[in-house]
Amino acid sequence: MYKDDLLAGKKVLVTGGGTGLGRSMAEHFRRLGAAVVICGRRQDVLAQTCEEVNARDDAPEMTWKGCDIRDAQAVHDMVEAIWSDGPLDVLVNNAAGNFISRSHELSSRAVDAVLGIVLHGTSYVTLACGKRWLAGEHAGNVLSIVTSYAWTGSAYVLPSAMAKAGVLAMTRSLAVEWGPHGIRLNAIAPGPFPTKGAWERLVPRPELAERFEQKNPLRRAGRHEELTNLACYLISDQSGYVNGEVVTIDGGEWLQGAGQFNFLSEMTDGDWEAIKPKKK
Ligand SMILES: CCC/C=C/C(=O)SCCNC(=O)CCNC(=O)[C@H](O)C(C)(C)COP(=O)([O-])OP(=O)([O-])OC[C@H]1O[C@@H](n2cnc3c(N)ncnc32)[C@H](O)[C@@H]1OP(=O)([O-])[O-]
Ligand SMILES: NC(=O)C1=CN([C@@H]2O[C@H](COP(=O)(O)OP(=O)(O)OC[C@H]3O[C@@H](n4cnc5c(N)ncnc54)[C@H](OP(=O)(O)O)[C@@H]3O)[C@@H](O)[C@H]2O)C=CC1
Repeated sequence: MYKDDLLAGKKVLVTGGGTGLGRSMAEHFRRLGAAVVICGRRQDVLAQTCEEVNARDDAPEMTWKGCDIRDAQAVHDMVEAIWSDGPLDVLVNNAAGNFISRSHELSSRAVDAVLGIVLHGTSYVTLACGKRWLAGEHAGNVLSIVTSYAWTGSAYVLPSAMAKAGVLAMTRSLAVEWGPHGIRLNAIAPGPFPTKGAWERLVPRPELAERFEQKNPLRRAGRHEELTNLACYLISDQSGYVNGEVVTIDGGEWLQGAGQFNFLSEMTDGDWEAIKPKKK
C-alpha cells in the first residue's frame, strides 16, 4: 500500500509494543524503514518480540527498553536513553490496561491500576518527549490509541473510559499548544481487534466475541493490517496537515450503538462472580 521507504530515517517509540496491536504497528513501521523502539514491563516479552522480528529480514533493527510507564522516573530514564543517540521523531502511545467490572465493585486500587497506565503513564511519556522536542526545536509526532468510548463512555469499563477520554483531551489540547512548534498529535479509536491481552480481560465468554461481530455493521472484527495501515499514514509526513484529530476504525460500531460494553448488562450475577480476580 505504501512505498517501502515511507518511514525511512524516522525513529519511533511504541509503548506496549511487545504484544498485540502495538507489536503489529511496530512491525509495520519497521518494514517501512523506521528504527523502532518498543517498551513495556515484561522484558522477556520485549526481547522475544525483537528477536523474532529482527530475524525475519534486514529492515532496521528493532530494539527494546524495559519501562513501566506508571513510573515517571523510569520514563525519564528511558526517554534520556532513547535521545542519547539522536532525537525521537514519533511517539505511539499504545500501552494500556483494562478489564471489565461492575463499577460499584471497583476498589480504589483497581481504578488506580488503569488510570495509572493509561492516563498518567501516557501523559508522562508524552510530556517527556514534548519537552525535548521543544528544547531541541525538533518536529515531533504523537499518535495515541484510544477507543470510541473515550467520547461516548461505556458501562463496565469505567476507569478505561475515563482514562481514554483524558488521553483524547491531551491530544486535542497539545495539538493546539505545540502545533506552532511543528509537533502534531492525533489519535486512533479502534473497534474490536482481537488480541490476547484484550480478549483475556474483556471477553470472558467465547459467545461474547461473536456478539462483537454480530453487532458490528460490517459483521466482523478488525484486522490488524487495517489499523497498522492507518497508523503508518498518521505517523508519516504524508499526513502533515492532520493535527488534533481522532480517526475511528471500528466498522461503524459506535454509530450503530454507543458504549462498547453496554451489552454486558446481560451478564448474570454468577457471570460477574466467576470473572472476579482471585485474591493473591
Ligand atoms: C476491546 C475494547 C477496548 C479495549 C481496550 C484495552 O485497553 S485492551 C488492553 C488490555 N491489556 C491490558 O490490560 C494489559 C495490561 N493489564 C494489566 O497489567 C492488568 O490487567 C491491570 C490493568 C489490572 C494492571 O495490573 P497491576 O499488576 O497493576 O494490578 P494488580 O493485578 O495488582 O491489581 C490492581 C487492582 O486491580 C484490581 N483488579 C484487577 N483485575 C480486576 C478485575 N478484572 N476486576 C476488578 N478488579 C480488578 C485488583 O483486584 C487490585 O485491586 P485490590 O484487590 O488490590 O483492591
Ligand atoms: N484490542 C482491541 O480491540 C482494542 C484495543 N485498544 C487499545 O489498543 C492498545 C493495545 O491493546 P492490545 O494490543 O489489545 O492489548 P495488549 O494487552 O496486547 O497491549 C497492552 C500493552 O501495554 C503494555 N503495558 C501495560 N501496562 C504497561 C505499563 N505500565 N508500562 C509499559 N507498558 C505497559 C503491555 O506490556 P506489559 O504488560 O509487558 O507491560 C502490553 O504490551 C491499547 O491502548 C488498547 O487500549 C482500543 C480499542 C480496542
